[in-house]
Amino acid sequence: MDKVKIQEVAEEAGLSNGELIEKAKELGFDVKAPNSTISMENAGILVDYAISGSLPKGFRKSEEKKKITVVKKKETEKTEEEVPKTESIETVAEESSLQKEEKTESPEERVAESKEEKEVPVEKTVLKEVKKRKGISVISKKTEPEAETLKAEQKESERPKRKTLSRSGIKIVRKAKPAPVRAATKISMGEAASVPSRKKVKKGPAQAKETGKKIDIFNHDSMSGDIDSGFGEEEVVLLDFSDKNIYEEMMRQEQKRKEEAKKRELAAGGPAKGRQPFRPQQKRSLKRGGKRKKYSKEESTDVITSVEIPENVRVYEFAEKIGKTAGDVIKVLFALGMMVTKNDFLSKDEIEILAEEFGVEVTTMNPLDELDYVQVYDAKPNENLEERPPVITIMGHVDHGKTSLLDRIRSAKVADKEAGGITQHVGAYQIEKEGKKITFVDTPGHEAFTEMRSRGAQATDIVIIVVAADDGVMPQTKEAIAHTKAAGVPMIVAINKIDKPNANPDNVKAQLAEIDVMAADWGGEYEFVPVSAHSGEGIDELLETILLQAEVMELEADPTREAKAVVVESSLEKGFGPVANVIIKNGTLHVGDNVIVGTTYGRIRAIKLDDGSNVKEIGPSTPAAIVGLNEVPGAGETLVVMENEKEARELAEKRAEYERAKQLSKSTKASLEDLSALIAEGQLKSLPVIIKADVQGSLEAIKGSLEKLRNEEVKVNIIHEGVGGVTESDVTLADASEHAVILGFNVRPTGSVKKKAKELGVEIRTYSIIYDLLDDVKALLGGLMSPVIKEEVTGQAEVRETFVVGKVGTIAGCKVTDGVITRNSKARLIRDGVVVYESSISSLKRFNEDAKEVKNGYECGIMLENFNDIKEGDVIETFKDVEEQVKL
Ligand SMILES: Nc1nc2c(ncn2[C@@H]2O[C@H](COP(=O)(O)OP(=O)(O)OP(=O)(O)O)[C@@H](O)[C@H]2O)c(=O)[nH]1
Repeated sequence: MDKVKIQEVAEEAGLSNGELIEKAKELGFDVKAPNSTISMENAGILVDYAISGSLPKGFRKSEEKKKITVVKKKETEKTEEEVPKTESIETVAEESSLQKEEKTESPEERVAESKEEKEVPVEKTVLKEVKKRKGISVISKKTEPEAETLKAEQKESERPKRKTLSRSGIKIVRKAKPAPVRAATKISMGEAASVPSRKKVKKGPAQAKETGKKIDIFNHDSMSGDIDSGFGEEEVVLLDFSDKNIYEEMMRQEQKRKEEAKKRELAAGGPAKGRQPFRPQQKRSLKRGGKRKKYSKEESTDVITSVEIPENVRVYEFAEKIGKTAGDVIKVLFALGMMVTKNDFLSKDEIEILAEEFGVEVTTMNPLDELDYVQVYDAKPNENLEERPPVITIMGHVDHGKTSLLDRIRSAKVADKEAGGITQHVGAYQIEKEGKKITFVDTPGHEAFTEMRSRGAQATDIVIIVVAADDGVMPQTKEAIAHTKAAGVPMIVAINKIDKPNANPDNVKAQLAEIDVMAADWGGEYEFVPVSAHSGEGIDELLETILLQAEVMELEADPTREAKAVVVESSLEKGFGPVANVIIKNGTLHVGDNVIVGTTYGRIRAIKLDDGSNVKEIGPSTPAAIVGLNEVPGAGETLVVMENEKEARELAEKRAEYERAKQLSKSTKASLEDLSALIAEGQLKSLPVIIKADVQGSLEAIKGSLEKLRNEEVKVNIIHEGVGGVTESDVTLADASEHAVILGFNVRPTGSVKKKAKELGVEIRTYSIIYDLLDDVKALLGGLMSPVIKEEVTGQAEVRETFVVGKVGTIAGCKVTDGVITRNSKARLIRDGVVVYESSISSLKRFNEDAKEVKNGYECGIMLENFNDIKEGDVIETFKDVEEQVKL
């Protein structure tokens, strides 16, 4: 029998022992002290009563209770008349519970008994059904059809004693196979209780041992179990839903009951704070004999199967998210050859591996999202959209005429001014055609400027691919097309230099068709315009095509908004500080605006147009150089105007901090592969260089090209790089590292820097043409490589006759046929074209006189060191080893 101590109930219900004992006494329960026990059912009733003052319908306190041993049919019917049907069920049920209590039977005991006696105690099942109100719909679904059959069976059997509580929504039915020994046909609880064959529950050791077992004070679980077993046995209690919707009715009653309880509580001065009415539905459990209740069944054993993590997550953060320790994660990565510490950031690949390893579905999100000012800007609506000029990027292979074309378009001589005739950084210009503005961005064609071209394509509305009609499709043409397609930008092909006699526009078309760029007049989707930057032919058509394309694209922007711009180039200019070449994407930028650009910020001090003029503001698609940033921003970054300086600075600083942390983490991480590579690099000779360039784009280009200059023996080691002139600290740094060279591109060292470099013996090399810089570095690297020993033939002599001289040996009488034969030089004997012996010339004589050397056409006597087997017709060849410096 499951019993529970008063003190446990008090603890569970949040009441004092005394309070509860008093209430228990009021109900007539036999309790005296906190350790007195009561049945589980009574505990439920007691707590309800103690907290809300409510008693189950039909519950009679103390003396009344004892009378209810048998519920007669009459009484049942009477109750049904008085109260709604569901309540009558409750009454029956709860009365039965009291009755059972008297018999000190626990549900479990009864189950045991029922199994033993092959009898289902009807009253118990009814109780369970009532108590399990919430589960009714489920049960009914399962049992309804069978109930129908069983009902029919019941009719057939017409057992007079069986009562069908159809009005209460409960039917007691019996299967066709009756068990004569059973008193299971008793339909009321009273009858069931009075069944003589029913054994009293034996309080055996099995029950006693149950102390400490987790039990449900209201026995929900055991009830459902009983229903199942009962169903498989002789008798079942089924809810009859055919008469009416009992479930709804029950819910209504339950609701009503709650409301009443609430009213009572309010009348009694409101519910105790934090106290919840002790309801059977609350599914609480007490641990018998234990101090505290444990919701052990509800203990979460959930395994994390999917997580959302930031794109840049540290090892320990990832571990936390997936419910593992950092050690677990490190172990897995280590096993895969990746050495990380718990503070390291995980790469995308690593996250992927870990997700698979731990069987977790990982969704990544960018932590920079919250610092993403561009997203915030874009989220705000543009309310006054207006047409804006198209931004055009001209791209193509080196020397195909991009600058000349642009020059022709804007009728200025830009190409002439460029060092070496090569465009070295992005320039952006605006022109006007038939009252419409067009913004052009010129990108360099040299292979080193890949980054810049890709940026150009991204900042652009339309790309013009220039292909020289006399040269055709070249590597950078293909690369530019790839960038354009990747950026999803419309493309127009300008076939340039059609004025040239060897121009072959059709060849260009054919070559482009091969790489899926089909001309519109050939049935493709791309406009091809033949032009000549020299003669100006086709330029108008090109501009018209651009405007037409722009019109189709319906390019718009809101000039009334705060500005958003893209940085196409940036540099550090003397007297100005950091300068960014931008193109306004949306809104209007004013002098005085506070801006953020990636990790830099500032207040716009000046806006310079492409013609050098200063303006106060610029609108959409306008290119300009802006001054006022705190640092040189990265090319390709987006500029956005912020509310005030503080906001801009804080955001930029946060972003910078994040980047720094990321960078730092990366530098501490090395995979095993990296480590072995690093060890191998110890064998590698490197040329330490410091690169200083005028603009970011050139710096990137030089860096990229220098990194490629390596073989298995030598490489360039860029120890420092930066935009701006060579400084004294650059010189100091170069001095600190052995053999370091400073490479300046479009920058010149000033007096003091020059002096310091001279003092310290640091070499500063400056260039204005990227090819020259690369050639020089190649040569320097060549100097680091081990020289190759090459053999140089110095002379050949033909053996005409031989003389054998006693102890001296064989002397070969020769005629020098090529070069010079020198004494002591290395020599080999060649017979019939095959080298017979290799040694050196031990004696060289001319007319019996020792000679130092004998020139071509002269005769001489030669003796070979340690070799006498010389024959007429042999050839003696002399040679020397020459060290040759290898070039990269
Ligand atoms: N005959 C002829 N020559 C041209 C034409 N366009 C350009 N050129 C010549 O081709 C050479 C290269 O022209 P650029 O305009 O500097 O070429 P680019 O593509 O801008 O070259 P990078 O700036 O190095 O990327 C120059 O000598 C030009 O004079 C043209 O239409 N006809």
